This record gives sequence, structure tokens and C-alpha cells, in this order.
Amino acid sequence: MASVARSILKKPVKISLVQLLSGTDKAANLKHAASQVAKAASGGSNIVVLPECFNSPYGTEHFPKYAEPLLPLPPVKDQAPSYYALSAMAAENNVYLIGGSIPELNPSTKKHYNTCLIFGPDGALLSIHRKTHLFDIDIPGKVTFRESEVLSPGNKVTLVDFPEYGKIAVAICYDIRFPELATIAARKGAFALIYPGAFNLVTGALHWKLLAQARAVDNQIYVGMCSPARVLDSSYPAWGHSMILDPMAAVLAEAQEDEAIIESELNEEKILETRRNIPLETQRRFDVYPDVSAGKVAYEEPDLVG
Ligand SMILES: NC(=O)CCC(=O)C(=O)O
Repeated sequence: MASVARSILKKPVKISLVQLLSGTDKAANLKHAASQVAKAASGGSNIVVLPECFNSPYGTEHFPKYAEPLLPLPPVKDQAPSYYALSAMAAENNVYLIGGSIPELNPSTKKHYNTCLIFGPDGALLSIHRKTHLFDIDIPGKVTFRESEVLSPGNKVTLVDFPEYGKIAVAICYDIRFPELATIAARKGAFALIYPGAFNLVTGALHWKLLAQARAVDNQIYVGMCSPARVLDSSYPAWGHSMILDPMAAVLAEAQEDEAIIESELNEEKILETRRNIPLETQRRFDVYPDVSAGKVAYEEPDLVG
């Protein structure tokens, strides 16, 4: 039987998820995010996460208005206030920052994206994830949303190296419904899957925790889902309930609907213990399902950074 022991998480890491209350004023959202990131960092967190569309309301009508041109990197300072605000939040607080997501405009193609920027503690951009699976659903009478009317999808699995700790896979909200992306990242050695997300009240009630637990239990990995706080009189009230789960799919920390910061310490032993006790890694039958084991994805597509 092959050994499952390898270094996935080099040392314990404290992670905070900021369930941020955002409104329609981008500058105010950035200022408020900065104060909450500072609060999370002052509690000793090494990695801080913001929610999907933390700088803008969540809605196709809003994306073009709030979008910022990021390319070519680094972006022009006065055209990309969110990029520079996130970089400053990371540097001023000496934390890794998974910067939720912001609407992005590619100035050459005129395409829009839902984009997560990840910064290191020196304020340097580490990676970019553009939401890969666009949120297009129609549950008649309950919830209809078509991100693809305005947005284009990203095309890669995003695995980010945090040099002191290890690798984290970052994806955005609806991406969590696609287990392949998570499984590939876990097989490439990620110790956590982090999803800034903004589920709605219909699917949130049914699927938010279920999906978080499913990705954790499938991959025996830590999972974090970071939502905006719920604003009932907005056009899209978010589900809330940001949560951190361990590799056994136990909930380590969970917010309710209001603004909150939740935190947990992640350690390698919990991953190894889970994988020792339930040794899925060595029990997989790739001979029975070679199609899903091949891992032929655009993962190797170059990152926009570097
Ligand atoms: N922002 C999103 O991608 C929402 C996803 C969602 O609500 C779902 O049910 O999936």
C-alpha cells in the first residue's frame, strides 16, 4: 500500500474569514474591508479571506459599473483602487490576503470577469482566480441569475503557494458545485479549498453547508466559504453562514447572517489523521474510472501573475 505521508501544511496556520457588510459605495466598502482585515489580523491570523464581490453589490447590472481594469499588471493606480487597497491591507497587516472577488474589466477584450486577487504579506500579488463556472441558474419563482449575460469565465484551477505554509486552492462561489476542480487541487497537494461566495437564500439554505462538507469529505481537506453579511433590503441578500470545516467535514467555525469574523487554526496532523483513518488516497480504483483520474485539465495554463 502506498504511503500517504507527505508535507502538505508545513506548520499550523490561523485563518480568518471576514463576513463583510458591503453596500453600494465602493470607496466605503474598501475602507470598511480594511478595518475588518486589520481586526482579523490583530487576532493573530496569518491568512485573511474576504467575500465574493466585497467591493460592489452582487448583480449583473452592477458588475460593469464597478469593474476595474487589472491588466496589464500592475494596473494603473487610479483605475484599480480595489487592487491597491487589497495590496495595502495585506502589507499593513503582514498577512496573506485572499481578496474575495471584484468585478474586472479586461481593457483589450472588453470582457468582464469575477476575479479574486491573492496578495502576500509584502503586498505583492501572488495569484489571480477568475470565476470558472458562471452562476447561471433558473429555479422558477425562486431564483434566476445569469452571470454569463455580463461575465466571461476564467479557465484554470488556481493553486496558490503560500511559501511558509503550503498550497491553497482558491475558487469562487458557484465553482464549489464542481467537485472535479476541488479534487484536482487536492491531488496537487492543497491543504485547503477557499471559496469566497455569495449564495442566495434559496440554495443557501439547502446547499451551502452540504457543498462545503462534500468538498471537505471528498478530498479530506480543510474548506473555507466566506460570504458577505446578509442585507435583506438589497437586490441580492446573501446567505451568510461563512464557515470553516476540517478534513473530516466537521464545522470548526460558523457565522450567522450578520457581519462577523470567524477564525480557526489549521494543522497538518488533522489532514494526515483523517487520511490514515479513512485511506481513500490508496483505495481509489483508477482502473475502474480512468476518465476522471487522468486530470487532463487546463491547470497548466499560465497564471496571469508572473
Ligand atoms: N454567487 C454565486 O455563484 C451564487 C451561487 C449559488 O447561490 C448557488 O446556488 O450555487
